[in-house]
Formats: sequence, C-alpha cells, structure tokens
Amino acid sequence: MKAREIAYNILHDVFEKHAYVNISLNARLKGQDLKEMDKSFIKELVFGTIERKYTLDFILSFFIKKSPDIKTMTLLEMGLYQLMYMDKVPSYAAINESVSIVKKVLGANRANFVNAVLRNYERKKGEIVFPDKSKNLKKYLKVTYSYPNWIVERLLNNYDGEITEGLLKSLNEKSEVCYRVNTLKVSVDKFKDILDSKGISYKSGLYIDEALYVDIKDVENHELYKEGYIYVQDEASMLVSKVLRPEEGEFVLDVCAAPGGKTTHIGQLIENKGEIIAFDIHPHRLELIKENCERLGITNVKTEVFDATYVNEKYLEKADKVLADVPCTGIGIIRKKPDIKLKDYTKKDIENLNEIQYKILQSSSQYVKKGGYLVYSTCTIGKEENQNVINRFIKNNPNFEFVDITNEVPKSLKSDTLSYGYIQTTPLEHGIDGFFICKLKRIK
Ligand SMILES: C[S@@+](CC[C@H](N)C(=O)[O-])C[C@H]1O[C@@H](n2cnc3c(N)ncnc32)[C@H](O)[C@@H]1O
Repeated sequence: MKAREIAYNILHDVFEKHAYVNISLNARLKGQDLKEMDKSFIKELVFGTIERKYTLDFILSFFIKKSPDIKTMTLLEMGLYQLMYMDKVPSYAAINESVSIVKKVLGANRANFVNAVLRNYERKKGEIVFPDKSKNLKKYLKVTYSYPNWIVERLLNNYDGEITEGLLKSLNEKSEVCYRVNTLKVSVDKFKDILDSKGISYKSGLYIDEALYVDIKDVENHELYKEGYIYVQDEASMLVSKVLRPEEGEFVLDVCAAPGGKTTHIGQLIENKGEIIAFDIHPHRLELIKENCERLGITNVKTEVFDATYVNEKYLEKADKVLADVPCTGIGIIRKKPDIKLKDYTKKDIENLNEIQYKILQSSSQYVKKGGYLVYSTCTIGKEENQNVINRFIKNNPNFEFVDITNEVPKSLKSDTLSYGYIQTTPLEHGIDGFFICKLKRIK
C-alpha cells in the first residue's frame, strides 16, 4: 500500500472512529514494507493534518459550498496540508495523489470534486480573507494557530491576548524527544559515553540532571531502550517526582499511575528502597507499569486496580508521600499529542472533569500521614483544572497547607508562584511541557 493511502487510513481511524493516533499509526504501519523515508512522510502527513485541521477547514470553507462527507473531507484536508505545509511535495503530486486515492476509495465523482477544490485553492489562495486580529481575536487565534474554541477560550481566560498567542504558537512547535536516564542501571555520564561511542547525538536537559534529549529513531526497538537505560519523559513530567521528593525507605502512593512515568521515576529516586503502591482505574494500563518496572529494574512497586475517586481503607494515613497525577484535558502536552485538539470539551465536560480531579485529591489526602506530603499535578494549563481545584481543597481541609517549593525545583526554573506552593510550566516560558505541580503538607 502506498504511503498516502496508509496516512488516509490512519486519519480515517482518528477522525471517524475516534481512534488514538499513535495506536492506529502503529497498527497500520505494522507489517508494511516501507522505507524509513515513507514512514516519516506518513507521520508528518498524519500529525500535520491533525495539528492544522482548524486552519485547513477554514481555508477549505472558501472553496466548498456544503461540507462533504467525512471521508472526502479527510482527503481534502490531507491534500491541502501537503500543498500548504510540505515544501518538498510538488503541488501536482499533492493533487494527483490525493485524487487517485479518492478515486480508489470513494469513486470518480468524489475524485472530480476533490480535484476541483484543490486546484481552485492553488489558483485563488491569494484571495482568501483571514480573520482580523484586531476585530476578532478568538477567531484569529483559532484559524492562525489551528485550535478548537475551548482551548483558545481557556487560555484567554487565563492570559492576555499576547501570551495566549505565544502559548498557542509554542504548543505547535515540535519538541525534541526527552529521555530520563535510568540511574539505577547507568550513570548519566556513563550513558553519555555510550552515546558518544555509538555516534548518537544528544543534549543535556534544561533543568533536570537525569534528562537528556537524544536523537534515537524507533526507540522502542533500540538496544539502549530494551536494556532499560532510558524512559521517554518530558522534563516537566520529571519535575513532578522531584517536587514530591521521595526518600529512601518511604511508603509512597501514586493514585493515577499508568503507564508509570512518575512511578518509575520515584522508584529510581529512592533506589528501590521503600514501597510504592500504584493505582490506576484501567487494568490494561497497569500492565504498562509492570512492563516498565521490569524493563527498568524497578522492584519495589505493587500495582492495584482502583478508582482513585474512592478511598481505599487499607492505606488510611499510611503514606509518607502521595502523588495525585490526575486525568486532565492535556493542553500542556499538545506538542506531543496534537490529537488533543480534536477533543470537543464543553463547559459541562470540564466541570465534570473538575469534580473527578477534586474527588481524587480529596480521597488521596486521606492516605497521607501527619507530617506527610501530597502532590497534585496535571499536564494542562489554566486555573480551571489547577489552582481552582487546589484552592477548593485547601479551603475544605484546614489540616493541609501549601509548601514553599522554591528549593524543590532547579534554581534555573523560574516561576513567581513557587513560594505559594505551586508551579505552572509552559513551553513558552520554560521550553518544556505545560504541567501544573502543587505540593501540600498534612499539618494535623
Ligand atoms: C495523567 S495520566 C497518569 C500518568 C502517569 N502518572 C505517568 O506519569 O505515567 C492519568 C491516569 O489516570 C488514570 N485514571 C483516570 N481516572 C482514574 C480514576 N478515577 N482512578 C484512578 N486512575 C484513574 C488513567 O487511566 C491514566 O492512566
């Protein structure tokens, strides 16, 4: 099967069947005899079309009177993406190849339509009227940077227009892949020597000692990965376990733990000395924690299927440290997961999510010993899922207080709110994913 047809099948899975892009991509690439170049082309086309969907749809609306069926629309979006953003693809190839897939999948009629729309775009692209920033900021941001309304509204609710624009732009920028070096198996220096000996280029982390940006292709099949030397993890995510600051011999509960990025980091930081209980609501996701622990040589983690909105009586007041890395909208990790843009959260959906986040925090707090610590984290941006949740918690739980985290985070990581007990990282301000991390102490 040709690259573009595979890309179409993946996008069809994502747009029509609401599949996860990575899962569909892996499944559709499996067993295909493709060159590395073709695989890269497919990935760029798939991720790019998802990332730029709102811009593409705005432009297509100039050339289409009535929206066609979703399959035709997907093929139009793919074709237009190639015309607009893939400089190496000549226009005739973008159009002819798109038309030939439509002919194969949807018939000659639809093919004529797609041909006409794409050719019309080529002829009249100079006539498209884009939204005016001074007249309609929201529409301008949505169309220029390709975001759904709920994300633009969320950021405008938290930041002024200029910062919002910077954030939307930075969330579109490709991030280099960051790895956590598993210091249980290899020191960072030794690992750098190994990379040097293999001629693999790398850059040190911006903030975290064990973070490295490494240029490895197809990492899951790479020997260094299989050996358990590395875990793919953004520095913002590593910061969570740093703020939790687990110590050897402690009992730690991680209540939303799968696939185990932070659980395994905690295990690494306490060098397998101590006990970690990892909950997750999805049994199949707990399997991922077990696989990761096995690969990384983490031996002190026990997993339990558990809904963290409830209280697990077994662990009442037992934990030195508790981590509640709650489910969230994920705005802060759009650089890695552009399909988050395809979610269509309503106000009600966000309120429901806030209720879950609050319940998880409230239940988690019951496990903390007197004098113990609770960390609340999300991979999203904005007070709605962050400050509002912790402020509500603090108001209702006078036995907890915010902890100044100035000394818990690396000196180079600047934020005005550290002394209040929390940090909101963003790719715009810090060059890492957008995480919210808050530390609380049980004082009574
Ligand atoms: C942000 S992810 C956790 C990422 C993880 N801490 C890591 O670092 O790899 C949130 C996790 O919460 C789980 N989850 C969602 N609702 C839950 C609930 N009510 N109880 C427990 N886990 C839940 C999801 O299955 C998902 O694995």
